[in-house]
Amino acid sequence: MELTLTEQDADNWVYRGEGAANLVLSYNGSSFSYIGKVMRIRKSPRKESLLKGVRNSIALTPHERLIWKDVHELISSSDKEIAGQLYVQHVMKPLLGSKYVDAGNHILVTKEFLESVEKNVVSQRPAWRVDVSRVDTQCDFGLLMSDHSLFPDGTETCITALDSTGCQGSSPSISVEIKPKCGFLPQSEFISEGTAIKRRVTRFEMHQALKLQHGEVSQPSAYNPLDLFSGSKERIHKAIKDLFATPQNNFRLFLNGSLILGGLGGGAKTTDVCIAKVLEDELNSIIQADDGLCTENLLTLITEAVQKSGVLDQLLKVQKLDNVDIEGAIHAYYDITSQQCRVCRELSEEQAKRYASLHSASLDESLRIVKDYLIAATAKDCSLMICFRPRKAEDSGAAYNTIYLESTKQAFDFKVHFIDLDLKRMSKMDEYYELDKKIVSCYKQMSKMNRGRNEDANLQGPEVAE
Ligand SMILES: O=P(O)(O)O[C@@H]1[C@@H](OP(=O)(O)O)[C@H](OP(=O)(O)O)[C@H](O)[C@H](OP(=O)(O)O)[C@H]1OP(=O)(O)O
Ligand SMILES: Nc1ncnc2c1ncn2[C@@H]1O[C@H](COP(=O)(O)OP(=O)(O)OP(=O)(O)O)[C@@H](O)[C@H]1O
Ligand SMILES: [Zn+2]
Repeated sequence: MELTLTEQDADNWVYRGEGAANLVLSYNGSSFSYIGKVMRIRKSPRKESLLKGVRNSIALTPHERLIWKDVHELISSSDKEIAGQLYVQHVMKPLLGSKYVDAGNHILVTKEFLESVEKNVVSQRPAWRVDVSRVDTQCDFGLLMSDHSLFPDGTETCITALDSTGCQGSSPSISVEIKPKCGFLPQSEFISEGTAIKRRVTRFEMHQALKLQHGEVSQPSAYNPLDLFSGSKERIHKAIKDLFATPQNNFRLFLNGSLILGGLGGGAKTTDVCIAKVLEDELNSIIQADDGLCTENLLTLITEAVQKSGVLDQLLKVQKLDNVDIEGAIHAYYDITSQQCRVCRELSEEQAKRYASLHSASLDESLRIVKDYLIAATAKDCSLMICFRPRKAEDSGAAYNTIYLESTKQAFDFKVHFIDLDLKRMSKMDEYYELDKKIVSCYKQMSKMNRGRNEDANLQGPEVAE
C-alpha cells in the first residue's frame, strides 16, 4: 500500500456502479499502475441507526473469531476491510477456483480524495442510493482490482494510451454481469409446515412479490435461477433471455467497459423496444451479424460461455453449503451467542422438539453450521462477469476459452470472474431469519389474492356482446 491517492487524482476516477455496501470507480487516466483497474470504496449509511453491524472498529466480533477460527489469516487481522479481502483470498478463492477470483489489493487514499470523488459522482448515483448512503470518508483505503469488464490486449503486457476503439490497453470487448442469486430449492428437514412452499418455489420468485409490494421493482422478472444453473443449453438460454428482458439488478451489459444495458448502481427499467434498438446498434461494432440479430447472437454467446465454463456448477456447490436453511441455522446461531432461542421460545414444547438435535449439537457443529451458512450467503449474493473479445488471428491461443459463433463466423475469447464475494456478518442472522419469513408470507398472500381474482373473473364468465 505504498502509493497514496490524493485530491488531484480524484478526477481520473469515474463512477462505474455500486451495490448496497460499496461504490466502484473506474480509471480514465494515463498512469500505468491504474489502467485497466477499478477501485471499490466503502460507503456508510446516512442514518446512524443503520451503522449497527456495518462499521465495526474491530475486524471480527468475538463470536465471528470463533466461527472463522480455522482461517488464521482472517482472525489475525485487526481491520474489517482487510479481513474482507482476506476472506475472499483464503475462503472464497479456494472454494470457487483461483482463476475466477481476484481478491484485489488495498491502496491508500486521503480523505480529500474521497470527498472529491463523492462530489464528482453524486449526480450519476441512483437517487435512492444517495438517500441512504454516502462515501465513507473515514476509511483511508480503497480496494484496487482488475476491471473485469475489459479484456487486456492480446500481448497482455501492452499498455497504450486511448486507442481508436476508446479502450486503454484493451481489446474491444463486450461483457455481461449476472447476479444469479440462489440456484437451488432448499430441502432442509428444518423447514416448517408454514414455509414449506420454499421447497417448490425459488427464493428469487418469492422475493419478487415482496420487492413489488415495496416498489423496489416495477414488474416481476420471469428469470428462474434454476434454469440458469441447470446445465441445459435450452434452459440457460431461457434464463439469459429472461434476465435480458427484465434486468433489475441481476443483469448488465458493458461495451468496452461502458454500461449499455441495465442499471448503474442498482435496478433497471424493463427492456422495451427503444432500449433494445439502441443496444442492437451498439453491438453492431463488435458482433458481425445480419441486421437486427446482434443481440440474439450475444445472448447465444453468453449462454454458451455459461455452459462451457461450468462455473455455475462450482458456485452451486458453494451455495449448497447452506444445507439446513436459515430455519435450521438460526438455532445454531443462538447457541453460539448463548442467547435464548427466539424461535423455540415462540413454539410449544412439542413443536420445539423438531430443533432439539440442533440445540444439543456440539459447539463445533454449531460453528460449522453458521460458518457454512454465511459462506453460502456470499455465494448467493455474488455476481459473475463474463468478458468477450473477438478473436484476432494473431491472438495467442492457450490463455482463454473460445466460442465459435456459427451464425456470424466469429470466434470469441472469453474469461470469467466472480465479483462481490463479501464476508457476510454474523450479526445479520436474525435479519436473515426475519426476511425469510417476510418473503414467504408476502408471496403466499399475493398468490392468494391472485387466485381470488382469477376465481372472480371465472365466476363473472366471458363477456357477452350485446
Ligand atoms: O437478502 P437478499 O437476497 O435480498 O440480498 C441482498 C441484496 O438484495 P437483492 O435481493 O440481490 O436485490 C442486496 O443488493 P441490492 O442492495 O438490492 O442491490 C445486497 O447485495 C445485500 O448484501 P449486503 O447488504 O451488501 O451485504 C444482499 O443481502 P444478503 O442477504 O446477501 O446479506
Ligand atoms: N472488478 C470489477 N470489474 C468491473 N466492474 C466491477 C468490478 N467490481 C465491481 N464492479 C461493478 O461495480 C458494481 C458494484 O460492485 P459490488 O457488487 O462489488 O458492490 P457491493 O456494494 O458490494 O454490492 P452488493 O449490493 O451486492 O453488496 C458491480 O455491480 C459491477 O458493475
Ligand atoms: Zn431453537
